[in-house]
Amino acid sequence: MSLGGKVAVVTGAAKGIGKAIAEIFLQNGAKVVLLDVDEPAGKSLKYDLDQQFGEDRSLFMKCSVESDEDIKAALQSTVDIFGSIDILCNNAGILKEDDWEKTISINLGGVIRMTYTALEHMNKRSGGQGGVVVNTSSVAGLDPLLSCPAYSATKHGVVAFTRAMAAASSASEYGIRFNVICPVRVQTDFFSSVSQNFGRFSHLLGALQKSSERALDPSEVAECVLDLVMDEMKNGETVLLSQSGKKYVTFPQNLW
Ligand SMILES: NC(=O)c1ccc[n+]([C@@H]2O[C@H](COP(=O)([O-])OP(=O)(O)OC[C@H]3O[C@@H](n4cnc5c(N)ncnc54)[C@H](O)[C@@H]3O)[C@@H](O)[C@H]2O)c1
Ligand SMILES: CCCCC[C@H](O)CC\C=C/C=C/C=C/[C@@H](O)[C@@H](O)CCCC(=O)O
Repeated sequence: MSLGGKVAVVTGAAKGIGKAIAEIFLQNGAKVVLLDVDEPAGKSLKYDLDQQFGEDRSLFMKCSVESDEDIKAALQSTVDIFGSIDILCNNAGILKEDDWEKTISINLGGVIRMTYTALEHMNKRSGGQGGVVVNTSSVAGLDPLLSCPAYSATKHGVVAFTRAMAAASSASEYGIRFNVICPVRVQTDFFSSVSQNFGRFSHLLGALQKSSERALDPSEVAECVLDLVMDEMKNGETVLLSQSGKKYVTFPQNLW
């Protein structure tokens, strides 16, 4: 899939990995809708992107992935202004073990909420043009991290939801591919805000130290997302992204 003229929606786009995904899509010719709850950071990024790519290439909308109302309004505005939704990156996420219900609501609920509403616009069977969804999970979605069980559960959920949606979409002829990336630690603000949020298992943080030898750059994650968007053969893929590169994860088959 060439990105020229395509429309991408990215959640959690104001900072970190989401920002890097938005930038690489713009560099490759797409129009990008930046969704985030952080309005100052989103507006500031939009200003910077306007200087680099032109005002008509991106939109910023304040949108919480916890809110059906926000999501419906943001996706309808996207279609009204840019004409379609071709690419969706469900990337917004938090880690607050001491508020695990919010962590579930954003990290897993947000992915499901956003996906189901976007399907109404993208699904070929309901007049959409098809497209591709790439979700941001984590290495914690494949190998549960002992310091953050609830976060790990949400990220396992994102992997499962993506794989099930890929199969459901193919079987239903929606024309939408679904893939998921599972990065190890990435150099973003994520860790500056999570350190106080481990709650009852904060004493176990040190056990993760060896995994933190080299944090990935957000651009490395964005390149991996771009590959999954552009390669039309990729559907239902789970990609582990670590310091040694990317690895397509395989799962047991025919269990029942
Ligand atoms: N940084 C890492 O080490 C790492 C590793 C693996 C996976 N991840 C995942 O990558 C994703 C992005 O993380 P990051 O490192 O860029 O973090 P980040 O904190 O830099 O960025 C996350 C963005 O999500 C936004 N956000 C939070 N709640 C939201 C909501 N309800 N609705 C919309 N936007 C919301 C924040 O405002 C922020 O801009 C997350 O899903 C995270 O779990 C991060
Ligand atoms: C801490 C886990 C949060 C999960 C975030 C990602 O989804 C997965 C990242 C993969 C590996 C994590 C390594 C963590 C290392 C820690 O020892 C430490 O460096 C984290 C620092 C947090 C703090 O500032 O206290």
